[in-house]
Amino acid sequence: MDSPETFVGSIDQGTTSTRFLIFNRDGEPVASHQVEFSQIYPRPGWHEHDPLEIVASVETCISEAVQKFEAAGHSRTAIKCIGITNQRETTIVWDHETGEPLYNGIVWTDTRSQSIVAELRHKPGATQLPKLCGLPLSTYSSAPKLLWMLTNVPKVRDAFDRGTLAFGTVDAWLVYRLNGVDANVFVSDSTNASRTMFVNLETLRYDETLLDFFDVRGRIHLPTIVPSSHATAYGVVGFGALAGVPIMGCLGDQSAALVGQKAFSPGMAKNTYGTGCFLLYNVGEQPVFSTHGLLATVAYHFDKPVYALEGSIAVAGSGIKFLQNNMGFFKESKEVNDLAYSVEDNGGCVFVTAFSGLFAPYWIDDAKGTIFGITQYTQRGHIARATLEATCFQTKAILDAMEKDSGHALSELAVDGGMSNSDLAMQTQADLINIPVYRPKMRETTALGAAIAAGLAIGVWRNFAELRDINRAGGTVFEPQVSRQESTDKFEEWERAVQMSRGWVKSDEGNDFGAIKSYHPKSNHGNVPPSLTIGDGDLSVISNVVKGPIVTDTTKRTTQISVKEIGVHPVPKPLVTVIADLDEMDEEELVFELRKVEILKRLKKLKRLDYY
Ligand SMILES: Nc1ncnc2c1ncn2[C@@H]1O[C@H](COP(=O)(O)OP(=O)(O)O)[C@@H](O)[C@H]1O
Ligand SMILES: O=P(O)(O)OC[C@H](O)CO
Repeated sequence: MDSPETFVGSIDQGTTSTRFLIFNRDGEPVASHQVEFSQIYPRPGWHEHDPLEIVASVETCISEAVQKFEAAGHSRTAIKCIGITNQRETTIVWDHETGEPLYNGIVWTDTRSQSIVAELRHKPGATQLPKLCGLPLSTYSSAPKLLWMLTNVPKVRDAFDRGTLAFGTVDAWLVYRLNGVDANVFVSDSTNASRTMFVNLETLRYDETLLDFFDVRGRIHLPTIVPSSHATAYGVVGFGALAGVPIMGCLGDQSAALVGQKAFSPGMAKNTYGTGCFLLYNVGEQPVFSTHGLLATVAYHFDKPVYALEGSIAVAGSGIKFLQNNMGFFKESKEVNDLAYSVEDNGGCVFVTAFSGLFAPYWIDDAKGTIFGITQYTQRGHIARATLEATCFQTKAILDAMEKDSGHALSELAVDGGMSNSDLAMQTQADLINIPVYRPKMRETTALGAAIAAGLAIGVWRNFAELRDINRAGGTVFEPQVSRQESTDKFEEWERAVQMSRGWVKSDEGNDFGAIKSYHPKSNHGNVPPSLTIGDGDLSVISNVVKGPIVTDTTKRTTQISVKEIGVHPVPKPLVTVIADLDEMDEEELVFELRKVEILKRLKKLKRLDYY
């Protein structure tokens, strides 16, 4: 397809904003639109998105970008296909019959499933999971988020029991809705599906062992897994400004950035500083399972799957947003650069930005954000610097791990994403890793990657060679400017801070059963079931004892437990025999049973109990 009037659209559905870009065959964006959407934080550690608002944001971006495109003299009929790229792991559930979402999407950063994860770690087979799906058990992946919903959201539970529960990551949700619910196009690409913990990394199929581990086999509707570039599998946009245009590409955003950077050969890597920061290293056609805290993942799946080692950092640009929105340090993210340049160094501050615990290569889930080294000398500029540095330090730790896993040292790091706009951050990065950092001129590489995936399916580009010159000119190289010794010293200070940040979250946080607020064995008002109200707590412990739906009232920040209705909890497996008739129990007995479970858990943790 050689017509100069050939364009490819790209939906980039990120954690904080949605964009739609229209690329020409030279890989240049000719029109675009971007909108931010609501970030919902109902409680500390919780992070949600409204699934319908996400779809609406995509529709707005498409409509606005197409208007700009036509205002520039092009015709919308020249847009031949669309690619989708998206935030990964974020978990959406909907009713398979009506297409209506049953809960807000639980975002990849959300840590509410911490106690579920802690218990699953003790389950037989837990240690085998990374070898099957490439991922460690953590709050980051989709599976624990789904289990939390099954345990805590009655609507989700009901749909599960009725067999109408559909589960998907953001790609599956968008494809399903953009086609129109009636079309029922229910697919997910390999790069996204491999982040759920349900997929075998080598076969790229749902794995019975994994589905059994999470007790969901045969009980939920899962999207069909398809390659990242496909002429028909993703259907056709059903309505709006681009009704009738086929969707032909789909990649998780980090895979899309790797494709957009054209890191197609083993040994090539990219680091994307968006809301979080993700370093992907192409390892070729066989997955490499890390022994140093990295993830094994699908890089992209065109004619055949290609794999990557991944270092995931939970906080990058979101740290800048935190300074902006929560601390009021500045009005726009780009101002962080000047604020950080207003001081010479970090003034002795090290900020371990463990808002969601620490991801790779540390995987510490009992840390919270901690700033070390504050004195009367500390200014906002020092904190700004320390925030930028935190992501750079973690990137250094990931590169060290990657070198150990692959036996290969990178000679240059290609970067992109919002925070890569900060010159100070990129210079700091080069100084810390002692290799040049290359930042392309056009930084919308994630969107470009999805456009490439779509364009390859229809022949806009016929092969990788045709992509060679795209976005090559005009980039910036940041050369290391400090000695190795200086960067080693700084990194050691960071590592010390990481170790000191451990253990802040108590393992039994929120599990104080002395904090029971009220217990109503019998209702004075007709047929309201007996209930127990406790403070913010470890619901998975409660669910070991209480059969039946658990209703969480987030507004009151308490948890209402109906103790009458009898249901079956799929997860977690009971640690003790489930109490047969809770109706007969008084408060004292119930508290006793809850404590018993808690004591068993602690003993298990102390390794004084190998069975239950
Ligand atoms: N000039 C800048 N300097 C530092 N950080 C920035 C700058 N511009 C944007 N950011 C940060 O980058 C993030 C957005 O990057 P983006 O790649 O769009 O992420 P996402 O795809 O996760 O939404 C925001 O968190 C923002 O704070
Ligand atoms: O929103 P980003 O760009 O930080 O990316 C989110 C990741 O896909 C989460 O795994």
